[in-house]
Amino acid sequence: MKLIEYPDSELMMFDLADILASELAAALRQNDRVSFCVPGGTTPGPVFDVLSGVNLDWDRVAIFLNDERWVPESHERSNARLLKSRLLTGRAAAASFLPLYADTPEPDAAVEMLAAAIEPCLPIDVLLLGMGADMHTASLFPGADRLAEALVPDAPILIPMRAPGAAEPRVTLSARVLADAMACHILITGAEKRAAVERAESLPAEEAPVAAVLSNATVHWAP
Ligand SMILES: O=C1O[C@H](COP(=O)(O)O)[C@@H](O)[C@H](O)[C@H]1O
Repeated sequence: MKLIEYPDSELMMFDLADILASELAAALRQNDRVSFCVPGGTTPGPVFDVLSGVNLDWDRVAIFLNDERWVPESHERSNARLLKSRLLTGRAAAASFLPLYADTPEPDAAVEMLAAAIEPCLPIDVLLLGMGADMHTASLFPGADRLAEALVPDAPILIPMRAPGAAEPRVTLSARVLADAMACHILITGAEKRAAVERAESLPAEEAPVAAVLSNATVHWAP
């Protein structure tokens, strides 16, 4: 993996937003439609704030999440809720958003339908991922019920996932969809996540799921 170390988080968020904007602009020069896949969670909000004001042909960009928690958008843990309030505003509101949630009690019945909307956008042009201190990325959690299925080379696009470390059922893009991205960035902060990503380099993806994407990724870290 390539690791870029920043002196502070604020600078990292600005620099990373700039890198992502440049990659999206380059992809838009080459293609009619461009896909931008982003994480939820607590870390990426400031990157979204900057990106949402960038002057791009957002109406040619399809945005979708790495993973979603199976809760409605009105729920405070919804990743879509974060996106709608921090990224899909301002100029970026012109982008199209492909949800990974449907109003069904459990995700299992909806994944095929949700994946069908994502399929034409693959491979992902620009991918931003987060990572937990337990080395999960997207909702590929260590110990998750369908992790093995999500790691194989012919995995489905989207997989329901339940894990001891996850408060609710999830859906997640599979490892091969993430690993096939044209550009891949991982955004992390703090000493614990730095140690975790370095440890993941020498572990199998079954133990450290982020390992499945590290060889193709640039990790952006600030204390
Ligand atoms: O649950 C999730 O966790 C990861 C990491 O989130 P963070 O709060 O530690 O930044 C995130 O990338 C993923 O999209 C989200 O669903």
